[in-house]
Amino acid sequence: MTTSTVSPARMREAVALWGVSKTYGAGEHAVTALDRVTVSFPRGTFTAIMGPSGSGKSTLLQCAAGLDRPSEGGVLVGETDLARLSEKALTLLRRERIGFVFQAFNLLPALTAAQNVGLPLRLAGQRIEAGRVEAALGEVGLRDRAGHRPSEMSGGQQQRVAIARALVTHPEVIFADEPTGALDTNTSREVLALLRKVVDAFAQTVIMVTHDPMAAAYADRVVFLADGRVADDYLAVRDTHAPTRGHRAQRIATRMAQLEGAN
Ligand SMILES: Nc1ncnc2c1ncn2[C@@H]1O[C@H](COP(=O)(O)OP(=O)(O)OP(=O)(O)O)[C@@H](O)[C@H]1O
Repeated sequence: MTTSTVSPARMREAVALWGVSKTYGAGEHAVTALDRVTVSFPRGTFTAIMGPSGSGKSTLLQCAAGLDRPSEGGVLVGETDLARLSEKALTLLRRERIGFVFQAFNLLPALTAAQNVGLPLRLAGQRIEAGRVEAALGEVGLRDRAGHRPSEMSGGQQQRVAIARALVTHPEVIFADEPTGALDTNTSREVLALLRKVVDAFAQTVIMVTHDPMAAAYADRVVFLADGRVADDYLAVRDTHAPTRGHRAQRIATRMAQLEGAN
């Protein structure tokens, strides 16, 4: 048996940031986008990241997902310290252990739904088992659209394909950046319910940046940023005074208004 130096608490966390600062530029033009942020995301939970414009949400997501490197502090994905990885190793980690869902879907237009979903496996040099792609499409309710191209699908269906693509590698964490930003209200709800399902039914970890309190109300927890710092950490799932999603959305909207007012 090998001994591990990683504490049990660490093993329960999909992603952990400690003392993360990120400064863009230098001298008098320096902008502190993140200022000593310490936050962790337990496995199997759904977290929303909110905050006024410019509060550091995208920067946090980029540092946590290994798309950018912090100026100070550290990031763990599972037990892997990202600072120790070369650019190549970081690319592999993103490809194999992280799923991404973006506002603009980012599907390749010339490929069918099944080919788009199979892409991460192909990029990782893995043999594409038909069953695996089919299963991922089944999980998002699109098994019958496998042969359709993005232009032949609605926005909501395209985002579900993107979620299937994020799921296909069984990643340790899925980062979603404004996943409903391009969708109407009803379609947004379908996509959010699906993200909720991937957490509840498949024990995935989802970290989602959003501006929308209703979207954030689908999460277990909302981390609020302001001026590059964690301003609040709202455990929606434990809020007995806000029993419904609508109540939680109201509370989240109120907190957001306070933070925006303070800006
Ligand atoms: N590449 C960059 N170069 C210089 N400054 C940057 C860069 N990226 C972000 N910033 C600055 O860092 C701060 C945080 O930006 P970030 O995009 O993380 O905020 P955000 O909360 O995601 O904002 P929004 O809600 O408007 O997308 C802002 O002041 C922004 O102008």
